[in-house]
Amino acid sequence: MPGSQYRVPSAKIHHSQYSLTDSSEIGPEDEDADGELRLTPLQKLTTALCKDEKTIKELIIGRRVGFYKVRGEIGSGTFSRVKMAFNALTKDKVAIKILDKTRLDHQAQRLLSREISSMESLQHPNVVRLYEVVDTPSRLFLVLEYAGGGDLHNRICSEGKLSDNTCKITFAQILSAIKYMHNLNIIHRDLKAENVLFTCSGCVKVADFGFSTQVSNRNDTLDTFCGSPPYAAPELFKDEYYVGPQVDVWAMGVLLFFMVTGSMPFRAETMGKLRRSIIDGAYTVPPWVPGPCQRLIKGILKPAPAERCAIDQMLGCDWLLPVEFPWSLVPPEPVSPLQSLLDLDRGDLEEEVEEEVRVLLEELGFTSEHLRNNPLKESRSPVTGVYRILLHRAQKRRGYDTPPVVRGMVRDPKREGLRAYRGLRHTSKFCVLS
Ligand SMILES: Nc1ncnc2c1ncn2[C@@H]1O[C@H](COP(=O)(O)OP(=O)(O)OP(=O)(O)O)[C@@H](O)[C@H]1O
Repeated sequence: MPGSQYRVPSAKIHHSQYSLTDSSEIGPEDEDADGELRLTPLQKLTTALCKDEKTIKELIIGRRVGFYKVRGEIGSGTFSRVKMAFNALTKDKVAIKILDKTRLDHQAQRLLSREISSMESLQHPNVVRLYEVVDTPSRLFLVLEYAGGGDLHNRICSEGKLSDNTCKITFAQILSAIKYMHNLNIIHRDLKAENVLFTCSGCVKVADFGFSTQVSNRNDTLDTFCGSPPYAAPELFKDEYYVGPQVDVWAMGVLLFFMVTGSMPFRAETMGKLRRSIIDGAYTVPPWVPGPCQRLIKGILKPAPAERCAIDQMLGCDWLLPVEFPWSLVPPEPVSPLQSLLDLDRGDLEEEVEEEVRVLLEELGFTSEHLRNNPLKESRSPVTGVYRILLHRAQKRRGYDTPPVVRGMVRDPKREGLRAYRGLRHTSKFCVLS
């Protein structure tokens, strides 16, 4: 049986920190020729975390967080710092968003718990995955999928507007992510180029669910201003209530304009003027923008929310016709970990993925008892972290994160930097309307 060499001996003191205890007894087969215990990678790690001085010191100074070895800083936000890290068992690269709990007021805590619960329910190739949450008395660590290709804002600022084909491919992936979220009644509320990340292989990852919310019905009204003013829909400035999906749709129109032209549709020196131009819908699409794309922008940036294009209309528009969507456009149902481990009826591909993950978990030293004791839907568990990382790795190997292609695509070699926007990142706001 694969992984049988990693049978877990009783190692309660080693594992207690992460509830990875096991009731099996140490047998002679757990010892090697010179009488030393043969430890699984999991046992070695948990032992080091409890007993090894160097490892404990790394934990204290923040060079390690749970099962992760922390490396350099990637960036920082209003309440957070983001660092690159590796899972010590799987060696996969992740991004860790670090939040100082002492700096979070009541509202920030509420937003954070929404960010976690939104991300927990999303499993889509174009949405940054949440692998694990590590909670300590002073800090909260969100272990996220690493998107090493930078963000859309920086890309446009340094390389200029995107070519028509790159726009199509990028926008199609954002649309796919938003359609999926809206189907689950999750509204992002802070879509902007800064929150569209890329992996090193060019796959789009929508990030930052700090302002997201889940509604019980798609037409439910909301009353909190969320997001960045240049991306905010007119109703956010003038009405007391708004309908969530239409606000995300508007922000996508602003994003599309920015990608295609390299400039923002609504710009002004003061907030008052910006508000006025958004309410009036005062923008001009440059005449050189291809007709089908112009029509799409105009269909989205309609001041009256009810007149705006719906996501399905956007997906079916002329401009996106040559895009060959990957199967990820309609991704399979999120894999339910418990289902997967309890051998319930699954499709062939998913069964294959799950079997691969199960074998890898076993090789690392996770027993079926560990898995039974750790509900894998619970993000605050290192077992979940390892499980989700391995699951994602297996899905990626099967092309799950492959970006779409445009039929007959020709690369655009001419790119121009946009100094005007460099360093002018859009900050997001949160306040009750009226
Ligand atoms: N999963 C990730 N992979 C790679 N880089 C990331 C990831 N998540 C965030 N980053 C980068 O880390 C930086 C900080 O991100 P974070 O989400 O903490 O704040 P922000 O969204 O930029 O700011 P704010 O929270 O103020 O809106 C950003 O530059 C972002 O591109």
